[in-house]
Amino acid sequence: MKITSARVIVTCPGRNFVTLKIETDQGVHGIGDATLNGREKAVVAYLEDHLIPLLIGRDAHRIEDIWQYLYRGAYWRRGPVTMAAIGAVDTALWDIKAKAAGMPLYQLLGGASRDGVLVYGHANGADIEQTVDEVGRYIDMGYRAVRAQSGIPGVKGAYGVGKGGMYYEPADSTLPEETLWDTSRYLQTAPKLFERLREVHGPDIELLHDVHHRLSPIEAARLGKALEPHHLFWMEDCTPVENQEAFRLVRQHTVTPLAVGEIFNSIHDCRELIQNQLIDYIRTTVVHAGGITQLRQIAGLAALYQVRTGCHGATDLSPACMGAALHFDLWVPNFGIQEYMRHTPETDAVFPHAYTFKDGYLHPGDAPGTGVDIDESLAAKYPYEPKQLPIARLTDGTLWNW
Ligand SMILES: O=C(O)C(=O)C[C@H](O)[C@H](O)CO
Ligand SMILES: [Mg+2]
Repeated sequence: MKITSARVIVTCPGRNFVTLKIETDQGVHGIGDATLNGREKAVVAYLEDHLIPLLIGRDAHRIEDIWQYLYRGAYWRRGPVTMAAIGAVDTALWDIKAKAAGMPLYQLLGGASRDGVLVYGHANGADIEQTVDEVGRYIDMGYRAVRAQSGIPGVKGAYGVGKGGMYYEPADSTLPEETLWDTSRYLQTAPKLFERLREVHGPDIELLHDVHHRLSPIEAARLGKALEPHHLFWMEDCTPVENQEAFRLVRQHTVTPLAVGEIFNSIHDCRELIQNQLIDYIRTTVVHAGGITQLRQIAGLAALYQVRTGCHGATDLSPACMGAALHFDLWVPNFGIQEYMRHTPETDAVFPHAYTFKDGYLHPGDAPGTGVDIDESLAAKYPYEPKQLPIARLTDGTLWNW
């Protein structure tokens, strides 16, 4: 089955998405997500100028060979732009292979290991009581796991606090929005939030929290200890992870489970964390980690060390990524949880999909392939809009980690 064409579709139904569509001489096509929030055009150029010319005429069935060809063939390895582009090609090819086989992708991967994919939603509030109410709203919608983020007194634009209900979107202006960060106030607020959440919602709901790379290792250790009585499912990105060794210090001090990896793009980014059992959940996902092909390897490595998966699933990852991730999740033996931040109705209309939510679980559906497609004429109605992620500064003006 020969690849006859490949093109990049950029659309902005409220936020930007980059999608690669590959077509074959047998009339089967596949799509893959290539969205890199705030840096979308770099991936578009990488695909259009450097990868697509290499794909035309190749056998679409040779997924592994094409992956190696694009990865090794570039000489310059890894990096978010390269790996998002390779991830899009890989996802589209798995979509094609599964459609050609007449099977949902999870069947090709090895079949379902569970009945549904446990997901967590995002509850955000301007203060603790609003967040407590929001968590209640998610419980009422059927969620069994909820990530909770609350505003912090005196901290403008604290991470995770949306500007409007269900569809939180941090990338929203042509220049980065400037937010504030105050570690001391955050460390006073976060434990109180979870104490109150347990008081109101009891012990059964799974609670998660994202520190979003803001703390030093010793501060992260302090927070992990303070959260222990509230039994979090995980504490995410508690300290920047360029230095994987930093997690040893956190680990030595706390039994709060640790999750890392949404900004990783290579198995080598997570190798030390996994092999030294410094984390409990690995958050790499399809689009940013080179597609299903590399994600399978990461999960295989993680399984050896009882590290489980917890794929990133914010709204900047398109339904094409979510669909593929759900097939992976349904199959992967060492599954932990899947993040599920809902897309807007406009985005859902551009990407018709087979996946469905029920009682706290998503299911990828049984349509052949990933079960996600793109409505190109609708997509064309939403042209690209330049948007940037925010930045954060400390109270004295020092640039910090957003
Ligand atoms: O969903 C999460 O856990 C995030 O941290 C969301 C990120 O801020 C978002 O994907 C950045 O583009
Ligand atoms: Mg995160």
